Amino acid sequence: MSRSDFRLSQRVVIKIGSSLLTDGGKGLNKTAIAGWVAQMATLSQRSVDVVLVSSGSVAEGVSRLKLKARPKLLHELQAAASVGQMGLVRCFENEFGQHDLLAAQVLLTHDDLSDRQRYLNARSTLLTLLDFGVVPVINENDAVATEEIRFGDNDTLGALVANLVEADLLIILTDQLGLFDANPSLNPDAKLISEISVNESLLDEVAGGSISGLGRGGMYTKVRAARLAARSGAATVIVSGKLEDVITRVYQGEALGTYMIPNLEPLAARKQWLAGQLQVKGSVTLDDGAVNSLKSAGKSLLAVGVKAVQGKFQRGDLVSCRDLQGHEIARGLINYGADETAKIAGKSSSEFEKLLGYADEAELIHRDNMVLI
Ligand SMILES: Nc1ncnc2c1ncn2[C@@H]1O[C@H](COP(=O)(O)OP(=O)(O)O)[C@@H](O)[C@H]1O
Ligand SMILES: N[C@@H](CCC(=O)OP(=O)(O)O)C(=O)O
Repeated sequence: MSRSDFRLSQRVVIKIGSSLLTDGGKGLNKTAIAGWVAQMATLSQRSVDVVLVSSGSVAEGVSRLKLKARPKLLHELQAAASVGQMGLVRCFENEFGQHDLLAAQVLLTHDDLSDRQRYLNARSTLLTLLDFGVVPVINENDAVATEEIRFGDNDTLGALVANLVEADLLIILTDQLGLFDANPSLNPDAKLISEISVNESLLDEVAGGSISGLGRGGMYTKVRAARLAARSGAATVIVSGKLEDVITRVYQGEALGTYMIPNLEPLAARKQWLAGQLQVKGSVTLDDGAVNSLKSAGKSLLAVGVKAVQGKFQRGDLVSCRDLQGHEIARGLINYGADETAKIAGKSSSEFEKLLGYADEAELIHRDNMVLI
């Protein structure tokens, strides 16, 4: 897909980061928000489905509560987010209303999307809202999310939503012009990357964290989000939300920001869901033969190829598969718990009954429940 194809997109997810929304933490930037909403309304009037993923609840809560800095304690963060979220929804409802559009608040946790049934529920709710011509405004459910069930950042949430609704385009609005070859906040000579494949390994070196204290993920999570979005074929553009008419200009194909080309093989829906899971409960280390049969032959993982087991996981948990150098090569839903896996590691399935007293599946991770990284 080239940038000129963006204007054919039927469904667009727009993610707006905290520091942009709150003008570097000063409180909601209503003028800027009015501008982005007007552009989203223009797309909606052209029958493009628009989904908004908005951060800013914590930043706005911090500003409303007049706290000196982003709290460190989880319950204070959650309380701040609850206060700030009120400001966000009020502002978006009002702004979309100016264009005769209804907005709907959808708050999600990772737990919601890691349960396949709730994932499908979230999907049908979002698709129904779009059918009604409503703009879903999504954020993490910060008031109830605890550290390990947080998305961790709204870039990932944006990508998972792009997967969920099968968006064509994910536009990530941020406080920089795009992705630079080094963090421009620290390096004045850094150069903007206009286009890059999500496969490009250079990305892992250039994308750093956030130093603003308002946003959380920096470019690292934006790159990860672009890779996740690419799993369902979505193109991602990381671009400054401060540019005039940025959303409509990106949609028209203008060369703004960084276009992350989605040249990954799109995955089947169930595998997209798997790829989006962040809660990896443990890992298994594979010998070279097993690595090869997963990567080259697309086979299931058999216990015979497992050299070591790490972590405490149960049957059905998501487990990462690593090569002998420790690189993650795949992840998938494992058929045996950690203790059982340790007992059958290196053994053939014909020995499971003798070793465990029972035998379930012959595969440790079936290929249908596995996604290569
Ligand atoms: N290679 C890079 N190019 C651009 N920005 C980078 C890069 N590496 C790290 N960053 C940092 O990422 C920040 C944007 O991420 P973040 O603060 O999380 O924003 P947002 O609130 O929009 O999600 C930039 O302000 C910058 O400091
Ligand atoms: N749910 C949190 C998300 C924080 C977050 O990811 O921020 P950002 O990196 O600015 O997108 C909030 O609304 O404050």
